[in-house]
Amino acid sequence: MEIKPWLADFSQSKHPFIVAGPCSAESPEQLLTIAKAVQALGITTMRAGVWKPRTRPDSFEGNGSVAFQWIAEVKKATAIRFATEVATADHVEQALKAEIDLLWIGARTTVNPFTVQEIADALRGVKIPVLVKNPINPELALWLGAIERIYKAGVEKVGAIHRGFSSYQKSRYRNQPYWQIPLSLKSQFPDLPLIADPSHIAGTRSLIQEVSQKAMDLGYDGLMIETHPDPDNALSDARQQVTPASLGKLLEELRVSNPSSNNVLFVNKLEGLREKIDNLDQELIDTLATRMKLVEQIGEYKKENNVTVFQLERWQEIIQTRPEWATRQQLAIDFIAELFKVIHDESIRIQSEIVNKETPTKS
Ligand SMILES: O=C(O)C(=O)C[C@]1(C(=O)O)C=C[C@@H](O)C=C1
Repeated sequence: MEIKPWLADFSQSKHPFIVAGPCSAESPEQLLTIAKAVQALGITTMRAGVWKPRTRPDSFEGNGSVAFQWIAEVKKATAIRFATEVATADHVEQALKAEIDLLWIGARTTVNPFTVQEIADALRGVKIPVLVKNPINPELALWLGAIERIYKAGVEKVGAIHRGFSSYQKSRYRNQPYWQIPLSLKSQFPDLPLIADPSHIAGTRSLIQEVSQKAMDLGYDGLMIETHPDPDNALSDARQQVTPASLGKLLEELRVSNPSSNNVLFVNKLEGLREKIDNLDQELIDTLATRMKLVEQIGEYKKENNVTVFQLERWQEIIQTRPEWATRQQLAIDFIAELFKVIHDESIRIQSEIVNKETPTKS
């Protein structure tokens, strides 16, 4: 995929690109109120769900295509642009007929390559942007595959939305961010616009500012934030929608930085510090290599003495002491614990290879 940068032309606003609006289009009045409020904040694109994929059958599933008439009226009155989710080829057809300005494919759709392909076929050659939300399961390849399907259908303005991933683990987020996944996507396709959806990651209003700031610190191109005039009484996603006033405050407080700087002093200082890091990283690698040589030696002894590779007591001692040592250096305990888990996994891999290697028989 050779992505051409398109977002700056589309967004009509300065960085970051903000898409705000209700989870669902509930009524013409609701849409008009929000359109005017977000426009007053300088926002040019509004989101509104027409069809809502819900977990349970009796939940509000969106107002369906009647909402396109309301959207048309609001577009006429305010000239704001609209973004909505499509989950079938029929949705695409209706949304295009309604002259929606930006489409996105939802997380529950991205997981299914058959559906994504049907949507891609319906989108063939469209000139409007199409953004693909990450699949609900943390799988970069699936996300990339869906983006590729849309791109191969001749949609040049493609982008990605990071809305977090489902997890069985209890967490403070509704959907785990797993930031390393969107960052891998960004490293592979630096020109692919990457938008965060803090509302779905957070799942609760109080976390939206923090998630939005993190996205900005990581160099995301924009934010999609669910906004409703009366969030508590919203028909869907009540807990995670914010009022236009809160959105205004959030945007005001957001610290937006640049990907780089031309300031000579900054560049020189950064270069000097990076050189030091290069040297330290080399030392780290040398140290790791020395450690793994010892691990190999122990592996050989274990093989000779028919002892298991995994040594529970020793491992328990390591996983307890290393984080303790780390606190003396003000290093985060979790970070050091994770690091030693990775190192230990590698020791096990190396030693398993050694003990399972066939010993050449003497002739
Ligand atoms: O102490 C050992 O027995 C080792 O083989 C070393 C080591 C390690 O990497 O530190 C590797 C595997 C064991 O489970 C415990 C520790």
